[in-house]
Amino acid sequence: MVVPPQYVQPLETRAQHNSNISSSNDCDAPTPPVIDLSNADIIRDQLGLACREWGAFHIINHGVPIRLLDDMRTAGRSFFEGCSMDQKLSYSCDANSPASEGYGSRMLVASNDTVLDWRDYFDHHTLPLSRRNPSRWPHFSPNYREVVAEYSDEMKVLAQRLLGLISESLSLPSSCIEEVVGEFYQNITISYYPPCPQPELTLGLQAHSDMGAITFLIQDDVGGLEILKDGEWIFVNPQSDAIFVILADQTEIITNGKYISAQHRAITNATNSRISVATFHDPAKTRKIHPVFKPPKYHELLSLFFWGIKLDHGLVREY
Ligand SMILES: O=C(O)CCC(=O)C(=O)O
Ligand SMILES: [Fe+2]
Repeated sequence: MVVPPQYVQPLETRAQHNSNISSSNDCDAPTPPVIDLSNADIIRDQLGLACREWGAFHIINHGVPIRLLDDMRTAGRSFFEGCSMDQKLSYSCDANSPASEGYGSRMLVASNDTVLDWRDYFDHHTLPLSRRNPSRWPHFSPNYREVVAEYSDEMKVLAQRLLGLISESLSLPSSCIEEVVGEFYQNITISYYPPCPQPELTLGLQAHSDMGAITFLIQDDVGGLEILKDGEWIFVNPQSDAIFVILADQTEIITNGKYISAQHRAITNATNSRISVATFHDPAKTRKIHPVFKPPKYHELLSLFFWGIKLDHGLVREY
């Protein structure tokens, strides 16, 4: 079986696949840091280093019940694998509206000649509460809606805590970054990557950075997430109890480039389907985002510019 031509990546964006197993790094390849949040004395230093060098890292002992991480993965899998296509399509998002909620497969597809991602997804609008309408979410598995709502609330608390610690790691007041971001716009996207007959030709999700402030990602034990570090794609080993933190573009702007937003992508594999759950925390649309250090290396931007239009690695830099 061959993949349809619209999924075939040009040579320069294809992933390197080892001959036997695609999902591992060279033994001496660096791996993203793992930060133990219960280690109060040293976390700010560790976070500072991770945010400067990687823009992404695992956290453990994060306080979110492990049971909830598992429930979220199970709920996602139940929708993609337990529902008929008709049931899925009854939740279709509006293909013409860029930030629309629901089931789809063509997020961020700018034009007809864009290469497609080997991915299905379900996007949930979860915060502020005025955007949250669980009746638009799947109901085929009994506790799906409760799990997503509980997960959303836990991720918000975690985002506040992390942005506080990240602010402190720059010797800023704990509330500094959160005050610039304002009330979180939170979306939860469950991605489902079916097995792909020709993984060496495709990507599950093309390279990008996230456009909000901070993203939390959990994945199953199949793995496929890769992070760009010093020009190399590094495979992120799945850790089922951990949460993977990805700094997004607004945090790079607010920290004036001291901390970086991580470029990442998802690769495909031939044998297993894969689930990931990304929870995005974005500023409200009308928020003005600006660096908190001088001289600013970035223009002040209305975060509106980041909504609906995904600029290619969307930062406007002024060096
Ligand atoms: O599936 C993954 O590992 C990556 C998902 C992601 O980067 C996104 O949804 O923005
Ligand atoms: Fe992403």
